[in-house]
Amino acid sequence: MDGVGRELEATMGDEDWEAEIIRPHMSYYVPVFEKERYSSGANGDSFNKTPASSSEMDDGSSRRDHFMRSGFASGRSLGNRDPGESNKRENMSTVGGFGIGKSFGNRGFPNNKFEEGDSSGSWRESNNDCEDNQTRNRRFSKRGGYQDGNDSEASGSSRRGGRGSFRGCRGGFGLGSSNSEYEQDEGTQRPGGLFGSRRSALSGTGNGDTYQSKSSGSGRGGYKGLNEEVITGSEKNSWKSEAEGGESGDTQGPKVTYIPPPPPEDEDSIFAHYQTGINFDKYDTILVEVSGHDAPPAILTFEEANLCQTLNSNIAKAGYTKLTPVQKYSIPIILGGRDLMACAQTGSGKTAAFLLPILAHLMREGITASRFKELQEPECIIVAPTRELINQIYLEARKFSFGTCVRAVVTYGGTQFGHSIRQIVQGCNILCATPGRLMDIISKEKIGLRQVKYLVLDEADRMLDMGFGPEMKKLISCPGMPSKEQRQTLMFSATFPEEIQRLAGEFLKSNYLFVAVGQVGGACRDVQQTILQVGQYSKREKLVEILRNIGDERTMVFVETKKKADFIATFLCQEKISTTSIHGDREQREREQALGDFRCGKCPVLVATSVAARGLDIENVQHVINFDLPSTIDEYVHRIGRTGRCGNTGRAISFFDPESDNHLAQPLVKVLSDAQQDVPAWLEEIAFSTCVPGFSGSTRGNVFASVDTRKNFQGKSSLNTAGFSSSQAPNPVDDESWD
Ligand SMILES: Nc1ncnc2c1ncn2[C@@H]1O[C@H](COP(=O)(O)OP(=O)(O)OP(=O)(O)O)[C@@H](O)[C@H]1O
Repeated sequence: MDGVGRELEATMGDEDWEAEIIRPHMSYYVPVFEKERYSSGANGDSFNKTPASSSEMDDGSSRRDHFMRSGFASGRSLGNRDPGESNKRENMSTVGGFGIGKSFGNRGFPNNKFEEGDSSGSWRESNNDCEDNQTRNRRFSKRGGYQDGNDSEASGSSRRGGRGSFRGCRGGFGLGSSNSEYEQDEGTQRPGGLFGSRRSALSGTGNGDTYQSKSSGSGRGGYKGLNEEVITGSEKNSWKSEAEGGESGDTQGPKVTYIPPPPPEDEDSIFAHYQTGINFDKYDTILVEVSGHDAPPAILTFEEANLCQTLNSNIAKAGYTKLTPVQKYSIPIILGGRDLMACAQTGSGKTAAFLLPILAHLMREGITASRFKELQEPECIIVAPTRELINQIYLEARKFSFGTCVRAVVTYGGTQFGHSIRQIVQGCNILCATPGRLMDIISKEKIGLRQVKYLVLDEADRMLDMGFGPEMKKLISCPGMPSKEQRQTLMFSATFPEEIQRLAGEFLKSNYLFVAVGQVGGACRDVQQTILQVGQYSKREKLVEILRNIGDERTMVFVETKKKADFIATFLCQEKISTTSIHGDREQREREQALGDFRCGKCPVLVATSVAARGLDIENVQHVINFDLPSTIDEYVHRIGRTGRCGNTGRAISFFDPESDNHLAQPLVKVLSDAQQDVPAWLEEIAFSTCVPGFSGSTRGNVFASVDTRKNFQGKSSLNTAGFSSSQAPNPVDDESWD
């Protein structure tokens, strides 16, 4: 760390962090794509429609313009700050915004090529957002050369932009790293140069005026290093070593100092909710299947759950008057002490289905306030794959435990580790965490696991897949973690591929129950699905046309990569459509700001990668547009499930590009027809022509599982009655091989 970094570090002790807590509601920066902030054309920056010969990414000007407009503020203005100014960082950042800077200059990209798959590497889209752990393990080595703003967070000269480095982009697009799109348990801040640059050519040349674009010179061409992996101590910087050294480690780069603003404390905000929709009652007609032995009967009302008065009062304040099917079945199962794998359509109340019985149990057992315990030993651990989702679950836990002595705490990557610890030591009965941060906390012995009675995996299929599965396995074998016989393990998702169900056996008691509400992996029927055949070069035009028709209704636009999210968001802003974006290369602060701006309607369009595909419950999202289809049908189901929630209706429009999406034709046809949607003839034709005899769908584009997979192996399922219909799974003894 250089002198400036050290000095800044010194000025940013815990006291500063505390100070940040005290002024949490400070406006950190301007919204990401506030329409009025864009003075289009200031530098002749018209957005060039991509010629047919170029790729989706072939748009240097858009990138430049975006930087120009969206806050890669001039290195000049910020870069020369005196180190002593660090304590003004919030104010600076407020100002920084999307200041029109000179940083990226008007010089264009003379020979710029942003082409996918161009091995000469001007711009390639090799970094899928959904990076797995291997990618995560390399993330420090891949972090960006130019610091993507958030100057209050990073430390060191790189953070301060030096002279002309690309900084000050508060709220602008974070382009600097390739951290895991999913939970990035960052013990450290994005170094922005400290660990070498993926984009060194972007470094300004002194005054921030230059956005250099060389099509040669670095060996990889123009916008150098966008996909470069500059390995700088790879293993040292791996997730694992981060867990070991983490934020207190001294080799990991600048500390993450971001402390999320505390959620509002007033009762109205805590219980704020949106209305159930006209189709809420139709949930009752969905077929429910329960498999496994001795399933307790479903309950039909909240009263039957026999919850304590405070819980009932909280349920009422949350506006819940009637149980959803997954709640009817899951609540008695969990109250009965059984392990559970539950699969129900998106937006149908799975969160409350596990929170309410857990809270009821904790209350019944007479939990005492844990704030004065030396070592916090949560009774419940909830894990989810993304930061925003785990935060949402935490807010639900906080809502339902309001007025009780049960204390929920949330911790996730991208936020200050010390802050998480301070929250935990104040008492922690329910710990909501993303996996990496959880392992970090456990490895540092900040919590004990001996008291864990409930382990909840939300989005369980994602939590058990190749990305997070190994971490989950580590979690259950951590010292002190009660064995599966001694704890209750609960898994929830809208999708559960067969192979993942099989893996789940390792986590669950052999006699677990499986609840399937409707078709496992099926799409929510309240979402009207439309599939349009659109080639990649026509997508942007089509998108604008659709968004103009939509007007101000809240819309999520999904794209496949982080970089494309930047491009499309920039493009839409240039089209004067107020847009913000969320993806894994953005700072946590920016991600939260983006979500906030979208939630409140300030930016009615949110361009997102799959980081926002699962679980997010945002009021009034009327449309989902799959600008790019995802690679699997399950992901499609989750994405379109951001609309049409809780009985409300929604619309999903997906661009199907026959060049790249044919593998999805068959599962799409199935999802559409199962959800009673129109299936376009052309899609059926493609599905038919790409149909592989005996296709079982276990790879990309897999067809979802239709049942509890135990039945496939045991072949002896039967039905029991639990309200609608149900089935009985094999004798648990037969399932021993799962253990
Ligand atoms: N019984 C109920 N009555 C009214 N509203 C409910 C009820 N249960 C849940 N909700 C509301 O429905 C919305 C969706 O719930 P939730 O987020 O738990 O869905 P989910 O099934 O977990 O969705 P996803 O699969 O997308 O994660 C939330 O706003 C929640 O507060």
